[in-house]
Amino acid sequence: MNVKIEGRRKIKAKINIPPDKSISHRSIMIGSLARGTTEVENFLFADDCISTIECFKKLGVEIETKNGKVIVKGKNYNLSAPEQQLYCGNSGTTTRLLLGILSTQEFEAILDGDNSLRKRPMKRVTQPLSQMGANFEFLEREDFLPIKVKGKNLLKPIDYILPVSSAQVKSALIFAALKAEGMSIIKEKPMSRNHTELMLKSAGANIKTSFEDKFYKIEVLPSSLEALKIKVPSDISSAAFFIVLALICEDSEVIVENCILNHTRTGIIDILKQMGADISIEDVQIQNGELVGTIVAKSSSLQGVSVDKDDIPRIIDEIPILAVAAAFADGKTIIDNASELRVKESDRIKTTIEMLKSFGAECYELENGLEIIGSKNKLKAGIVDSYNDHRIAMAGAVMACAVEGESTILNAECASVSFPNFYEILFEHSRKE
Ligand SMILES: O=C(O)C1=C[C@@H](OP(=O)(O)O)[C@@H](O)[C@H](O)C1
Ligand SMILES: C=C(OP(=O)(O)O)C(=O)O
Repeated sequence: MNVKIEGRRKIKAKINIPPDKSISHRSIMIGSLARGTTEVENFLFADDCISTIECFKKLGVEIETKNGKVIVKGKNYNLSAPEQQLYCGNSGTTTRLLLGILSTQEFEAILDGDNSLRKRPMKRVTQPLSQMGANFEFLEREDFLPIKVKGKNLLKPIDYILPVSSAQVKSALIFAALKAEGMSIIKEKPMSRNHTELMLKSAGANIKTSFEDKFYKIEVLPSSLEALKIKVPSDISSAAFFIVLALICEDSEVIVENCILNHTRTGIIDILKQMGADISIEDVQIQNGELVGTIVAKSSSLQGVSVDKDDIPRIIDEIPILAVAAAFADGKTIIDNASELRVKESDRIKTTIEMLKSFGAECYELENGLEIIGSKNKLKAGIVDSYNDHRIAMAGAVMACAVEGESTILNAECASVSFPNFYEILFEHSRKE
């Protein structure tokens, strides 16, 4: 599906942003591994999280939707051997966290995914999980899906420093460590999103987190998990598209309520504010151990920024939309130390640069990042190839709304990976002058 967007739009609206993808995945996983019945309110029914549900159903977990809530009948870490392969679609989170969980199960399972997921590295999880005693076989190419996994009921504990900050690697190891013979210690720097740790603590897991010599340290003891009642807040990674839309369009304002404000996720707000964005945060409260609140963003004149390397994990999924904001700013923006972008749904350094260039922006590919020279007055309508990457499609659509003329987003339907009604909301709330 290609989407055509007439530019020079304005937006003034309260937007109902979909539920958080990371928390939705984890609610199904932790619910499946707990004792008792977990209830998830406001679950994200987007392609990636549906892949997680389908995989856990194949592992013998009863999951159904009742009165809008997802009900998960926990198996207390006793999953069943799947009769078919576990298809993870486009979702790195589903794959890597599942590899950790399946490391604790004695049966064999095969994981596979779509063409994009088959290009994403998996040794980052299989290598430390092998150290704990799980077995993996790459069925086609070393490091990539499809992978056969056979776990062990009792794994060896691990003492491990993550070579790259990654919530997916960290979470896979924590899920395995909950079934190890003793205490595991996992360290990372800088800290990545900590939803797994927070949700597992609420489920009664024996997990201690602290900071030691600038490292974030997690100590995990073998534990069983209790069922939870979870309400999923709105996803700041999805909200970011509408926040930037309000900032770069004239006479615009967007309000997002009940949005996740966990510090490991709010880098986009902090960096946009450093750029001069008019953003305020209201009604902050704690919900299921997570900070949530309201974000208000208004049209702003932005300045270029040099992003601190420690902030990269806090904005990892928002870099394509941050780059759009940078193209509308005055001056230069540098986003470096972001080599992880090369192994996302697309090579997001290349695809973000190509997206910006299709609108006439001045920008350069760095070895591990992007340099963008603000060029608001030169920008014009363009044709954007999404490369089937949801975040590139949506970032391109936002940019198209702000420039003069009619732009086209090719293969725009991939937005459904994280934000199924993105275009409906965009066209309902943004208006041509
Ligand atoms: O754990 C998670 O829910 C996620 C972790 C991040 O990946 P990495 O762990 O590879 O950085 C992020 O890019 C992804 O969208 C979601
Ligand atoms: C990288 C992403 O997700 P995942 O790794 O789960 O595919 C994303 O949503 O931008």
